[in-house]
Amino acid sequence: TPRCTDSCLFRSVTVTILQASGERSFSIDYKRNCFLKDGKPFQYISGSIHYSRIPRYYWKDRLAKMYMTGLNAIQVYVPWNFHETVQGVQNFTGDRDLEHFLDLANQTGLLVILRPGPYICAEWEMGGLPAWLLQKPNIILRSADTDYLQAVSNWLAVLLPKVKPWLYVNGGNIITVQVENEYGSYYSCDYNYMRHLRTLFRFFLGEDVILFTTDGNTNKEMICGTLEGLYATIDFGTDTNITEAFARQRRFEPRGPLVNSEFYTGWLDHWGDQHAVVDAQKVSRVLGEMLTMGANINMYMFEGGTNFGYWNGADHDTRFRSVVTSYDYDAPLTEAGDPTEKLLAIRDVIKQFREIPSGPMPPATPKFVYGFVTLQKVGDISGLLNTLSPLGPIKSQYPITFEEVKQYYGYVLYRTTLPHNLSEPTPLISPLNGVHDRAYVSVNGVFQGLLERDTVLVMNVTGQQGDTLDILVENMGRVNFGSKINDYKGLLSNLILGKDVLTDWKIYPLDIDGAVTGGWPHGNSRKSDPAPRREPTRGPTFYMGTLQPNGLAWDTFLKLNEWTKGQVWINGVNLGRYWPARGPQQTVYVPGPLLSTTLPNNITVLELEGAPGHSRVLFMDRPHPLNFEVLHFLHIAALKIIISLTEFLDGH
Ligand SMILES: CCCCNC(=S)N1C[C@H](O)[C@@H](O)[C@@H](O)[C@H]1CO
Repeated sequence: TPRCTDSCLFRSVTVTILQASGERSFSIDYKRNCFLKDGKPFQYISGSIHYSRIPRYYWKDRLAKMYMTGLNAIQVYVPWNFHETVQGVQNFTGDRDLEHFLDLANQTGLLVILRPGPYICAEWEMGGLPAWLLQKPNIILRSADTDYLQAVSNWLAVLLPKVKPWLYVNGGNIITVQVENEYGSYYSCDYNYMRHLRTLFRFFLGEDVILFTTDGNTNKEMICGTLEGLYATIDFGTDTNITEAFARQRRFEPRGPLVNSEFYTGWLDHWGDQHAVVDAQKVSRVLGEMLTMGANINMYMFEGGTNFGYWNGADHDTRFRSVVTSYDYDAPLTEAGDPTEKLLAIRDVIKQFREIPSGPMPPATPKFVYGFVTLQKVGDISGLLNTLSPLGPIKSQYPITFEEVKQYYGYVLYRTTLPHNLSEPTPLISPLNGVHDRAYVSVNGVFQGLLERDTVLVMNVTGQQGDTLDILVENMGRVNFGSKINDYKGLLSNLILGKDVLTDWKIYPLDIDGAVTGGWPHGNSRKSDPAPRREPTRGPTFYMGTLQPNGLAWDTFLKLNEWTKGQVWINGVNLGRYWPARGPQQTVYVPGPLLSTTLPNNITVLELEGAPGHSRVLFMDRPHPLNFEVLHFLHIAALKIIISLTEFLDGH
């Protein structure tokens, strides 16, 4: 039984009695084409929520809002790489405490549809697979590749025994478990792989849980993704003929419940896209039609959350496209967990099919305009290598990858010297498109431009023979869907400068997160530039600042107006990437509980391309791009009112 407290001990006794009396069960009725919960017909109305995209202190808030919408279940991915970031070290604490999340869902009255992968897609870095799998150069991911299967077996041997006590039949709230994820959309179509997974899931979870698959709405996907003994479900969005889609599921499951495992309430954004939106009325109408057919529905996403740190994934169809930091997904609950009109429309539909919990919908969490903070320049990366790469460089005649230097996320600096005098601008080329994913090029610390995977394969460089050539390479997130998920990062092939192949590299893994969580650059010893010059900077540069406490720790949104692209940390927490120059996302969500109400809040920014001379950032109370100057005016006006009120009150 799950972690036992007194009430839990009582429950486990009760469960044992119920089990003995055969009352606690979750199964499929192939005659009445439905699920049975404790022997009674059951239709789940579920929503996807990813604990890995929400800070732990907000889990209960989001779950409560989903329950008050009338959902009776949630659908949850388990990202393997979130828990086993380092091979052989499994972490289930803090924001990774899966069992606490399951317990909160249970306490809230929500059943769980668990999707432990091992691959999950989800616009998550490498689809949830750990990057250390790429240590084997030709590993065939998501196949019967022996090294891949060994790693999968080791991982599931840790995860699934944790999950088993939480199965509904064992007193928990997990009603069904998905094997793999849309396997039919992958090229390998390896039935031995799926059979191996089926054996592992059955071995660790027993015979009493429903194992299922989910695949896209095409014959090819359903053929390669389904397997005997795993209940076949389908996924599709609002622009689908639902009769045809469920007829396709019926070809693979002639009897049993209709299930749409991912009914898309919105869609994902890549950097450079228009923000994706899906009409709320269309979502609620199609939801009603499917529920009327008696289908079981999971809405993907119900609460999207955030790709904190480096956890965003990417897609590679015609070209590499990195997913943005916000996983708002235009979902019924916003990235910050605020109920939307779409949620209310969905609740009105659900009301027609089941009783909605009485009581008010929990409100949006409070948001605060903390206003402007002026940052100070700390310095550019080339001058900070002792701090950021304390073990020094790896030397190599030709460039080697992130994976070969055993740094999987973030940034690596590649350094060499110019082989000749470049009196004329000279092309620096990546002939094999080997920059994965963006490279920021400086000579003697002076930024000269960038290269970008698939889109910018040449740029011009000038300098003198022997000058230092620094190339900072950024991992923008590994591909999470399709055949390119074995997505190595760094300089994957040689760079050509003019006619010369560049050689004799010093390669610096940059442990920025280790330095920042250790207090850098805010430590007492650290002084920012003595005379903070208000001039724009170009190239990879660190900034620091302090948001003074004001007794509040409310949500806020960080707007870096006129900044270009980079990474931001607050109080040592990596909030993710910003790229207002490309959009569509214009602000970075800052969960309130990250902030201190009494101590100065340390802000650290790595700007990769160009920072404005004012080096100011703004903490707003909403994510949408508002006119910066209007806000500046409002901010100053508000401060003046507060000052004059204070003076007035002091005077009396
Ligand atoms: C742009 C290609 C998107 C491929 N992913 C698809 S179809 N999806 C299905 C996948 O199972 C889910 O994890 C999500 O990744 C979802 C999109 O949000």
